[in-house]
Amino acid sequence: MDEGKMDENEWGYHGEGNKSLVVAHAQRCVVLRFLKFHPNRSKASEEIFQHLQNIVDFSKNVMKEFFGENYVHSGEVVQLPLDFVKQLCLKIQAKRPESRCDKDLDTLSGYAMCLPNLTRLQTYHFVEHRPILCVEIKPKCGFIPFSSDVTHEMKHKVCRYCMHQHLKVATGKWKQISKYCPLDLYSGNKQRMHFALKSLLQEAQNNLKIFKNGELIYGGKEARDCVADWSELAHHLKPFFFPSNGLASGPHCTRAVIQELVHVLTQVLLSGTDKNRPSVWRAMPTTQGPQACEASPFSRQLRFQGKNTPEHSGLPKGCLLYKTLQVQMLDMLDIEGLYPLYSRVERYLQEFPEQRKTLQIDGPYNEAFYQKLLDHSTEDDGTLAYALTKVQQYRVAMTAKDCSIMITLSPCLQDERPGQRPIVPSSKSRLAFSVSVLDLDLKPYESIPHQYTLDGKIVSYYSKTVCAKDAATATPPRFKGNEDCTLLLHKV
Ligand SMILES: O=P(O)(O)O[C@@H]1[C@@H](OP(=O)(O)O)[C@H](OP(=O)(O)O)[C@H](O)[C@H](OP(=O)(O)O)[C@H]1OP(=O)(O)O
Ligand SMILES: Nc1ncnc2c1ncn2[C@@H]1O[C@H](COP(=O)(O)OP(=O)(O)OP(=O)(O)O)[C@@H](O)[C@H]1O
Repeated sequence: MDEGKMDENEWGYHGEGNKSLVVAHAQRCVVLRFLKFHPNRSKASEEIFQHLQNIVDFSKNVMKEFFGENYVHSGEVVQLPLDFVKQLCLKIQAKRPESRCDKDLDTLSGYAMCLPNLTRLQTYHFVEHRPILCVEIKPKCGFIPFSSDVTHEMKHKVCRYCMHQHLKVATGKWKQISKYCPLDLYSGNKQRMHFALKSLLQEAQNNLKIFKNGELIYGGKEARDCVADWSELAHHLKPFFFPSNGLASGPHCTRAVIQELVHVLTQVLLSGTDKNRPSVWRAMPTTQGPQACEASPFSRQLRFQGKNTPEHSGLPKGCLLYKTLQVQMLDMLDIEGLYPLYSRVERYLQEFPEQRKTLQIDGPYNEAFYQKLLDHSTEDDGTLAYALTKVQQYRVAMTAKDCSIMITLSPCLQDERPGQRPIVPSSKSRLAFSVSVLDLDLKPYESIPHQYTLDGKIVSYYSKTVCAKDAATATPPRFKGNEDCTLLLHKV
């Protein structure tokens, strides 16, 4: 990219989260990712440069080690002409969702990250002009805490995502409770995974987006606009799954296309595409803690039918979901066990603020930082070193609990030989695919007190309202017998 010759007309709004805003180049497969700040709370240019460089370093030196080289795209920091950034900011403003406009794009520093456009990422390095579909999933935390420091019994039964849904609906963030439960997606059991993916398609919230040729076609909407239109989605997807077009339109076609999508995504999520050296770090047993969440409609339905816990087939070790779960499990103590250790570090820093740098609280995120994360011991010897290791592991785990997985699918060429690139078969077509992970920015040390408070709020809201109502009516809180749970009946 020639930073000297930037033209805002070549870039368009692509998406944003809470902390960054992304614009995509119209022709080339690159995006620019800018930081966002509350009005009048921007930082000095040098600080922004350092922050972005830290994101790149953390991704390169830490997350690539955990996830494997092929899944992670670290990008680079670029300096852009201020005039370009200001014009770009004006150009995209009207495209931004209202709920994200509490923060402004940083137009003062001129720094941004340049990354490959993962919604158009082809497995070959040169640009291809083949249609491409991209499914972005933000799977959230896939395990129930196994720590003995957990004081709320409910946290051993119901996962954080399912509990949090109730608080989110009560505060108006979303209109209705999703049937998606991360534990179903991470179960490795195809039936449960199908159910989880179908639930995401029904109620995408901010956990699912679908892009076609780099354009958002599904999800990514605000609460008031969240209506799942499967027939329109199926219309977009049909050429990928039924290329010879032998399928009539209508509800039958919609169902068939959605089913194909769910099947293909499950296969891709269970595949291991990372061919690199095996990771040196010792993984946690993924069987720690309960294997299912009591609030998941899938589990509830089984219990309704008098069956015990749903099947947990386990994830294959090479797949991205497995790796994500492993990193999430660096949170071994839960926020309840972690918070006193955070307080220990905090007391030390109050007394010796100049030590912040030595302790690598704000970086550098280098090899030494990574090595310290590999210590899995949970025996507190009362030292600062122990507390610091757990705090840093927690921050990394929280990052993995909030990252997104990008899956791209593009039709295979007729004459394409197997073995050239990973291919997933659907019943009527073959699709080349790639899998990547994004949003791997290390969670700030300062967010730990917020995590602690939020955790308390989530559990107490769920216990007080949902469980109380549940007990009073003896009806399951998220699933009534007659609700649509059709995938349960579908044999795989
Ligand atoms: O705490 P959670 O689980 O609600 O996660 C936050 C996300 O909300 P979600 O529940 O996914 O809708 C939240 O997503 P939204 O802004 O709601 O789309 C952010 O990702 C936030 O991260 P950060 O503070 O911007 O670094 C996330 O905060 P962290 O907890 O990851 O710091
Ligand atoms: N490299 C990329 N290629 C294509 N799209 C991207 C890329 N990076 C980000 N995006 C899109 O932009 C959106 C916002 O990016 P990102 O998740 O990094 O924002 P964030 O503010 O850090 O998120 P959060 O709210 O989790 O803090 C993503 O959901 C994704 O759709």
